[in-house]
Amino acid sequence: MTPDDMKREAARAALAHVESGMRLGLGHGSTAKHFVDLLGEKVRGGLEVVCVPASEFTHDQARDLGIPLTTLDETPELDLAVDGADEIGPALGLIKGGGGALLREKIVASAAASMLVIADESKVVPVLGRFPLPVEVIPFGFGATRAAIERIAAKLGLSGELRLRQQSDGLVFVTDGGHHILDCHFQQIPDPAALAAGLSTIPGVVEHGLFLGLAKGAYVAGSSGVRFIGPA
Ligand SMILES: O=C(CO)[C@H](O)[C@H](O)COP(=O)(O)O
Repeated sequence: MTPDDMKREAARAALAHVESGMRLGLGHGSTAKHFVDLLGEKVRGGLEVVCVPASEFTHDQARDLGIPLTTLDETPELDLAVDGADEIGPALGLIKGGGGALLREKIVASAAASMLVIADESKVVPVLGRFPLPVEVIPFGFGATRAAIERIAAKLGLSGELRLRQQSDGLVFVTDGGHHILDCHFQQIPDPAALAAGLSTIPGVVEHGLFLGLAKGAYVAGSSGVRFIGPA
């Protein structure tokens, strides 16, 4: 099985939680894309759901598949959000935002009664932080915001490069919300809750990719099948 096959199998396992009548949040990324593809097949087969996509990409994919869409303005409460992750750590703490959609993903996941993560086995880690933590920042005051993140990190004993995300053409990456992303190469984040609390005090930080206490479970696919990680 290729890593992509594994992602599809994890997505398929999460699909078993979807019932007619549900209001769903759809994430972003290559694993979430599989979930949306599989959901599209079910919708064509008669499943009735309404969905809020967490990115413009997912919106267009779902629309093209004929999946009924809504917004959090029309439908502020969702039953279930399904999304990928860059890392799955202890207590289902996550790093997300590798695909640049962390702000909308967190808004959608927070609006849902339950969030399920879908991933291949490579995403499971004993300590968060090997994947650079994406922090979404307002372009205004960028230098001051960056310095503030460094100060918060240093207080927690964290160091490492803070890299402004760029596209493959060298232009600065801009999120769906019009913000930039600083990828923080901390290597290890032993106390994610303390870092999350610190980052939330910085005015120029819109949101960060630490998803703590949001996921209720994760379907993780490896070469020997799919396993479920539940709450500790
Ligand atoms: O957080 C995300 C996007 O912002 C993605 O869920 C995360 O990057 C995982 O992506 P993939 O499923 O492609 O490995």
